[in-house]
Amino acid sequence: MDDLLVLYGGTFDPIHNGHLAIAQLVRSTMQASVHLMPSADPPHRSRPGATAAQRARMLDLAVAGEPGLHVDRRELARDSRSYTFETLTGLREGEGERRPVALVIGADSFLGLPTWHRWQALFGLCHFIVAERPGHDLEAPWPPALVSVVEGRLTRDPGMLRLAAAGRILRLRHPLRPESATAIREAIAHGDDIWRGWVPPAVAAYIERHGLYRGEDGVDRDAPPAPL
Ligand SMILES: Nc1ncnc2c1ncn2[C@@H]1O[C@H](COP(=O)(O)OP(=O)(O)OP(=O)(O)O)[C@@H](O)[C@H]1O
Ligand SMILES: O=C(O)c1ccc[n+]([C@@H]2O[C@H](COP(=O)([O-])O)[C@@H](O)[C@H]2O)c1
Repeated sequence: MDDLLVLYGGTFDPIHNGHLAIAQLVRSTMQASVHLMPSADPPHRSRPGATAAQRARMLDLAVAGEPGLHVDRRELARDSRSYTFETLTGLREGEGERRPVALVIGADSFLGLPTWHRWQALFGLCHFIVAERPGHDLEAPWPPALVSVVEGRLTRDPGMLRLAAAGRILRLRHPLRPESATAIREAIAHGDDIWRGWVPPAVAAYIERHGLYRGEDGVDRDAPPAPL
C-alpha cells in the first residue's frame, strides 16, 4: 500500500499558531508530511479578509523552514467553492483508490460534518484526523446523523490509518489551542496588538505590510494593491 497522504484543509484567513501546532502534532503522530490546503475564495458567502493568493502566501511563510509541512494549492486551481467531496474525488483520479488519504479537521468542523456536501461519501474517500478545540466538546452527545455513520470507525491507533485507504476516524489528544482566525481579524480591526502572538512572526509581518484585516469586514479597501 502507498504511503499515507495527509491534507489539512482550511480557509486559513490567516493561518495561526493553533493550525501550526496541530499540523506539527499530526506530522509526528502519523510520521507523515502534512499538506495545508487553502480553500478558494467562496463565491456564495462572505469572502475572506485576504485573497486566496494572500492566504496561500501566508501559509508559505508559516511553513518555511518546517520540514514535513507543505502548502497544497489544488483547491485554488478551481474558481468555484471547494467542496471537499470534489477535491477528494479529483485527488483519487490521480492517486488511485488504494492510497491512504487522511483529512485533518478541528472538532467544530467534525461536529458540523453532516452539513457538508455529500458528507457520507467522504468516508469512502478519506480518513479523518480530528483535533480537539476549545468550546467544541467531543465528549458531549454528537449530532445523531454523525453517530450512526461514525460507529465502528473511531480509533486511537494512528497505525490503523495505514491499513486502509479511507473510512477511519482518529481522535487526537493534545493541549487545547485557543487561537482562532476570527479573533485575529477582530483584534486587528480594533487596533489591538494581542494578535501578534497568535501567528508566526513572518505572517505577522506580512499582515502588517499588506494592511490586511484593518477594514470593517477585514478588507482595507483604501490600501493600494500590494505585490505578493
Ligand atoms: N485552535 C484550533 N484548535 C483546533 N482546530 C482548529 C483551531 N483553529 C482552527 N482549527 C481547525 O482548522 C481547520 C481550518 O480552520 P480555519 O482556517 O477555518 O480557522 P479558524 O480559526 O477556525 O477560522 P475562523 O475563525 O475564520 O472560522 C478547521 O477544521 C478548524 O476546525
Ligand atoms: O465540502 C463541504 O461541504 C465543506 C463544508 C465546510 C468546510 N469544508 C472544508 O473544511 C475545511 C475547513 O473549513 P473552514 O471553513 O473551517 O476553514 C476546508 O478545507 C473546507 O473546504 C468543506
